[in-house]
Amino acid sequence: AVSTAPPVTSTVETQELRRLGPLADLVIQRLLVGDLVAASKFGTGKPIDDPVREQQVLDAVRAQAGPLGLDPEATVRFFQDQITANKIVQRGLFDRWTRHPGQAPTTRPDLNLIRQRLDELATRLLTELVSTKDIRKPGIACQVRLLVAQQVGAAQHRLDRLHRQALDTGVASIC
Ligand SMILES: C=C(O[C@@H]1C=C(C(=O)O)C=C[C@H]1O)C(=O)O
Repeated sequence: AVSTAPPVTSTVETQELRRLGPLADLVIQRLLVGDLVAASKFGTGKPIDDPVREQQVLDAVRAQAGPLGLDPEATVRFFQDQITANKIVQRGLFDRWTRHPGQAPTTRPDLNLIRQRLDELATRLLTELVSTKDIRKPGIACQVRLLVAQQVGAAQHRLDRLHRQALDTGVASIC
C-alpha cells in the first residue's frame, strides 16, 4: 500500500530550513517598496538620497533595538543595508525609466504614505530579528538557511536581476 502520511522527519527539517523565510520575505517586501519610492521621486527632481530621513530611520531602530534584546550597532548595520538595498532599486529603476521612458510610471505615489509603510516594515523586521536571534550566529547553518530563504523568496516574488542584486545587499549581515 502507498503511504499517505507525510515523511515526518523531512517535514521537520524543511520547517527548520525555512526559519529565515519570514525575515527574508520582509527584506524583500522592503526593497519592493523601493519601486514605489522611485515612482514618487522620478521626474520630480527629488534626490534618491535623503540623509536626514536615513538618520531618522537609523536613530529609531537604534533606540528600539536595546529594549528588544538586540545589539543596537548590529541592528543599525542591518538597516543600513536595507537603505542601501532600497537605493540600489531606486537607482536601477531611474536608469531603466530614463533609457525607456515608455516604462516609466504614470502615477506618482505619496512619499509620506510610503514612508509610513517603511516604518511598519521596520517594526516587523525588528520583531523577526528578535525571533531569529538564536539561529543567526555566524556559521554554515545560518548560511544554508539564508540561501534557502533568499532563493525561495526571490522565486516567490519573481524578482528580476536588479531586485535580486538588492536582495544580496539586504541579507548581507543576517548571519
Ligand atoms: C526610501 C527612501 O529613499 C532613500 C532610502 C531610505 C530608506 O531606505 O529608508 C531613506 C532615505 C533615502 O535616502 C526615502 O526617501 O524615503
